[in-house]
Amino acid sequence: MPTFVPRTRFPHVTLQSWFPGHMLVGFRKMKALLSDIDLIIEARDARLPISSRNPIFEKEFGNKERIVVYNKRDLAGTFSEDRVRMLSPEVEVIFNNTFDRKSLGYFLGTLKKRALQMSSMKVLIVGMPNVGKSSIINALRSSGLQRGKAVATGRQAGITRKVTALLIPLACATDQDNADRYIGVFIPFVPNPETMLKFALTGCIKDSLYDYHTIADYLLYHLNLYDPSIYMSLCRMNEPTNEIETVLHEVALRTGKLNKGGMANSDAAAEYLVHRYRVGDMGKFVLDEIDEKSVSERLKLEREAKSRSMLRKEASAERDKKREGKRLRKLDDVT
Ligand SMILES: Nc1nc2c(ncn2[C@@H]2O[C@H](COP(=O)(O)OP(=O)(O)OP(=O)(O)O)[C@@H](O)[C@H]2O)c(=O)[nH]1
Repeated sequence: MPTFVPRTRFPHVTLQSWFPGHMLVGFRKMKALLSDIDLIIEARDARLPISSRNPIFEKEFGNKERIVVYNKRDLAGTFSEDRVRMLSPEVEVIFNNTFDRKSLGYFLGTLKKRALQMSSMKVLIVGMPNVGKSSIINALRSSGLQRGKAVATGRQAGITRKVTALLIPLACATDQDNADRYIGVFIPFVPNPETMLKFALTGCIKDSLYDYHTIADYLLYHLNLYDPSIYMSLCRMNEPTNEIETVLHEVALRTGKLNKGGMANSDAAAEYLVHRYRVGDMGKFVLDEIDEKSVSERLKLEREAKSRSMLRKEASAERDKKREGKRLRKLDDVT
């Protein structure tokens, strides 16, 4: 019997773009708020330690006091936290599971320590869609203030739409409890189509952008590299496979996802697999490569994106200057 060889590259998919206007508006609003902010909590996804970074964010907000929180740590399995910390040596990095008391206690403790070092503590919590911003705020409120939910949360990406002011318990040693905190979403950085698939699999973009077959196939690609036994035992298969249709057929039969005539419903099976992955039932592992080569390639892309954004800014400043010159010349002509 031939030995199974997992795919080492996922076939090319068309890059779908999804950056609703509210994110751009939110980004501008965050920039406008910046002078008023003492600390930024940047939420990233622990399953995407590299893909949830955003060079444009670093460029615009990077010189503010900041804590990076890799949320959903419970879904990311075993990986070197030190290696991930080394990616952002200039900031404090913590790993968090919002539903774990101990993890949350550590997070709250870190914030309180920061609060003690500051004269005021206006906080902006930012991150890409569905990373857990609202859950973090609600959890911090309930563990620190015994207050109820302040922000709606949900499994679908895109619930946080506005930059909103909120109350969370940070500065317990001062009278800052009534100060405003803010929450905002920022646009994810997508240097290639595979990054978008990672966002689709983890639920950071709207599900309708890719069909569930493609997302489930991308999951299969990772499972074959990580541990095929996860789906093999669910499907009662003896051999791993690179064929998503085979897996979906078996999943549909085993879970009763059948069409009227008793035929396997592979669409429903694909959706089922993706949702089970998102809650940690199809293996817990990091989707990004964090080896030296992948990291240095990614850092190169980030530098290029930063300089492109810088060039765009310079071009726009140049245009503004020309327009202003033209306006002044016109005024001179009139007077
Ligand atoms: N397993 C796990 N799930 C989490 C964690 N934090 C949040 N979630 C779940 O992730 C989903 C998204 O959480 P939200 O708090 O709504 O995320 P958000 O960043 O505010 O999302 P948007 O409104 O889309 O910007 C919800 O189903 C949460 O229950 C975590 O640490 N671990």
